[in-house]
Amino acid sequence: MTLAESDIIVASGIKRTFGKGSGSVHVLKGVDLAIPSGSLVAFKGRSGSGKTTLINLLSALDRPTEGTITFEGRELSGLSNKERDNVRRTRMGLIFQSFALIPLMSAYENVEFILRVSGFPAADRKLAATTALEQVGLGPRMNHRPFELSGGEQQRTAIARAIAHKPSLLLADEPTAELDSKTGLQIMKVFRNLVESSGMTIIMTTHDPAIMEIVDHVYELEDGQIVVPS
Ligand SMILES: Nc1ncnc2c1ncn2[C@@H]1O[C@H](COP(=O)(O)OP(=O)(O)OP(=O)(O)O)[C@@H](O)[C@H]1O
Repeated sequence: MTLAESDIIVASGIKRTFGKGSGSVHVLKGVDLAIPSGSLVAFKGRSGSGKTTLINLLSALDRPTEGTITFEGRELSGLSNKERDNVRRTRMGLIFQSFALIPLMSAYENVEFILRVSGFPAADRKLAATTALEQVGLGPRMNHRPFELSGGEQQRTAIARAIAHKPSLLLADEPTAELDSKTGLQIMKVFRNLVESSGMTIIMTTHDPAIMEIVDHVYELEDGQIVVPS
């Protein structure tokens, strides 16, 4: 895959095999993709097609069996574990299907806590947490605890937590799967606003056809490869 300056992340010839010998599973069999900076894209594919595996590779949580991933001009496989952690912590944000909020903390405290444990400068934490919560429309609800928030508000708290350090790339694995379709669309609006207002790039996985109409590109995974970029 050729590298264009406008691409934030480029995957070339990605293979990922789990296990060894006759019991091995070839999940990704040569994935090539280049994601333009400032776009909102989705991976789709049947259950088990490798969407989560690919997200884990792009977020440097996992390493490919073969192939390279270049993020902001740096090849991830050439980095030490510490450097990869640092790239992920400072330049990327991650969101998962389950919101995984700390129940005893308010929305604000959930966001501030993550900034604290990731070493974000103390003097800037309050502003960063508040700004992120306002960006996702939770300004008026930031002092509520998760049990006082709706599912959509909890997911928006998880988004605020993932963007408070201003990452350039947000990766979201099935961020709307636990939500009803109306709430799922609200989350997509939040994503769209983030892309438009801050130039962030968002990569997500989904099964929902309605959501695929909102994104800039859909990449379909089938038989370990990307079939139709549209
Ligand atoms: N660590 C692992 N060890 C062995 N097999 C694995 C491992 N991780 C994933 N797999 C296998 O890889 C395949 C793809 O899994 P993956 O979770 O990436 O699919 P998915 O497209 O995200 O599925 P879903 O839509 O159900 O979340 C599955 O068959 C899974 O069992």
